[in-house]
Amino acid sequence: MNSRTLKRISNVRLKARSELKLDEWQQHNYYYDKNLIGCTKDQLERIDARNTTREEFIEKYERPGKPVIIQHLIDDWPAFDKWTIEKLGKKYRNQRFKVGEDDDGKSVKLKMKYFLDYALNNRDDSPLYLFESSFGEHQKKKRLLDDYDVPEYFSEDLFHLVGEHRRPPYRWWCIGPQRSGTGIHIDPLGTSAWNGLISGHKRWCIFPPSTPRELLKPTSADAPRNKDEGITWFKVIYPRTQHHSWPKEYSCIEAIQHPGEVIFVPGGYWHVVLNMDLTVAVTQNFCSSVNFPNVWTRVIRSRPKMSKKFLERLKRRRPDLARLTEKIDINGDTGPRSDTSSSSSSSSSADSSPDSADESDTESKVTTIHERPFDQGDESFVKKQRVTPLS
Ligand SMILES: O=C(O)CCC(=O)C(=O)O
Ligand SMILES: [Fe+2]
Repeated sequence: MNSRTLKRISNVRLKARSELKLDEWQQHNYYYDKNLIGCTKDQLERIDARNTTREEFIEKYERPGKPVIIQHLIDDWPAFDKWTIEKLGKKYRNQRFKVGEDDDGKSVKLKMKYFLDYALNNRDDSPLYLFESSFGEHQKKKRLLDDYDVPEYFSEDLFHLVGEHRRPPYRWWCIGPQRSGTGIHIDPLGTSAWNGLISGHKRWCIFPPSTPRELLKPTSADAPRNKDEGITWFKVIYPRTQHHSWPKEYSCIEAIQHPGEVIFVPGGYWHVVLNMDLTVAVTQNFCSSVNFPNVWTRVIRSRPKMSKKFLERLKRRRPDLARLTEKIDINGDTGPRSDTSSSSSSSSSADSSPDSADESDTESKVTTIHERPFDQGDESFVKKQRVTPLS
């Protein structure tokens, strides 16, 4: 790493993970542990978008809530040509992207030129992860939007109805150095997600919504100061999932996502991700008419102000769904809520939501939701980055 990069990185490391001293970023020597990223276990079903219609996808995967990898869905994205490390380094050289959050929930940002130098040359156990959700509102960074399209399988986007400034964060652009990742979490507000990988490889473990959090979450005793890191999960929890005593009904669904593949993660599923090499990806969370009942109960609970606006707009544009809300028992158990306690991904941004005053303390992830995982509060939209949210 260039000395100027090193200086910037030291500052950022201290802000983004104040619990670690500078000499603790490499204490576990995971850089030398090639087992973690050498895994090839991959059991997730694949479908080919060239012979699967949108209706078939919805009936066979979205409605039953089945994770799947879709091939050839994004073959025509300009991103495959535009998002090489070399071209990104030129086009966005001096733009600052979010790589974490400080203790006050404020975004920690770094210029692209420094981040790429770091991404290619660091030996950190769990490296910083560029996870940016607000690129669409930025004059220069919004050019990223020209390079991809929401695939037609996921084109229904009901949160769009509440307005761009009011909706929770919903899209993240991500560059993940080898060994970076997102800790175990459930995406916020009952939303489902798709993740399109442009380059590199991502190792995923996915668990059914009914899996007890106590089984899946590393504790501080398991991993002092590192419990929310994706790589920690693979070190500490993954081996337990392979033991014969691990309950069959909570079996781990493992996958290696390759460039060009899109993974579909239905709402409510636990998931954890490790970048096996340098990855470039884009991910979006969505509310569709299929997951609407689950999302609605969560929106009511954790975004009351937004829920009013949402209902008002649904009455005009989707009267069928507005009527459905009268039948949904918002106190009923509609499955697991978003994860509430971790963080560890690296993607999100700390966009704070205009409705954040509505959120309970535990849901403060909204400010962090997708910034990296969503862990934090129950329904916040934290999606990535230290756990960031989506909303
Ligand atoms: O790191 C990743 O690619 C996964 C991110 C993720 O699961 C999320 O943003 O909710
Ligand atoms: Fe997620």
